[in-house]
Amino acid sequence: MIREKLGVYFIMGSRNAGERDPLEVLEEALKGGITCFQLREKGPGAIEGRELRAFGEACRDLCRAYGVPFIVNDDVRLALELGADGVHIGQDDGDAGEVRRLIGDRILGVSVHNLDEVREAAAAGADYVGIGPVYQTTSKPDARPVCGTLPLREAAEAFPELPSVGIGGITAANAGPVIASGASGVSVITAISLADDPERAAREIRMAIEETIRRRRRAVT
Ligand SMILES: Cc1ncc(COP(=O)(O)OP(=O)(O)O)c(N)n1
Ligand SMILES: Cc1nc(C(=O)O)sc1CCOP(=O)(O)O
Ligand SMILES: [Mg+2]
Repeated sequence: MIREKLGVYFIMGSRNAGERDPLEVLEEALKGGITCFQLREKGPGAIEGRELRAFGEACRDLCRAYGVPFIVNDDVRLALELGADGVHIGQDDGDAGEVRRLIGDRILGVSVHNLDEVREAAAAGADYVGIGPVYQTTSKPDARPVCGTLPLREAAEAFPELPSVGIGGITAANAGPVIASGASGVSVITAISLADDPERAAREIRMAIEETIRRRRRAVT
């Protein structure tokens, strides 16, 4: 079930790790307990072609070694070439139904911003939706205005079968309310990729969401 794999959903490209080797950062994040990984190669200095494929293969192999799903952002062809476990697309990245046909039963994630888009994503066969930016982010210059946690709550109430993740500015300190709103996980770039200790950062985010889940269970019983 993809829902269980969304808890700590780390996203990174070759340029998101500052001065550090991004593959070392990814391996530390895997040791810290990330549950899903997305290769998102964007922004100044983004690599492409053979270099990107080689980087993608190395990310894929690390994810495989730790039993963590490897998702590719935006690029269906690259995802298929790399034998990725799935693809994540946004509203401007093509038709979700067409991507579903191209990728078969691989994981399909779709970015959404309102209930109409959630409904469309579900109808197109999305396995999960990404909703954000929940908090202020510096990682996506073209991000929409901050939406807070309300859209996550609305999506979880209206479409309980469709898992969601919150994204944008999420850290160990503010992950709790995202999960409390009904999201199955948190998607994170900076709080892990630029952490002094990515392994510890991933572990702390995981602990924060597990604590929220425990509290929710206690409140229900
Ligand atoms: C899990 C997750 N959620 C949302 C996004 C954002 O996708 P998109 O709006 O297509 O923006 P880019 O990431 O392509 O810049 C995501 N990548 N992952
Ligand atoms: C890739 C992405 N998508 C967003 C959205 O709102 O759809 S926000 C975002 C960037 C998330 O990075 P950070 O954890 O560093 O804030
Ligand atoms: Mg996109």
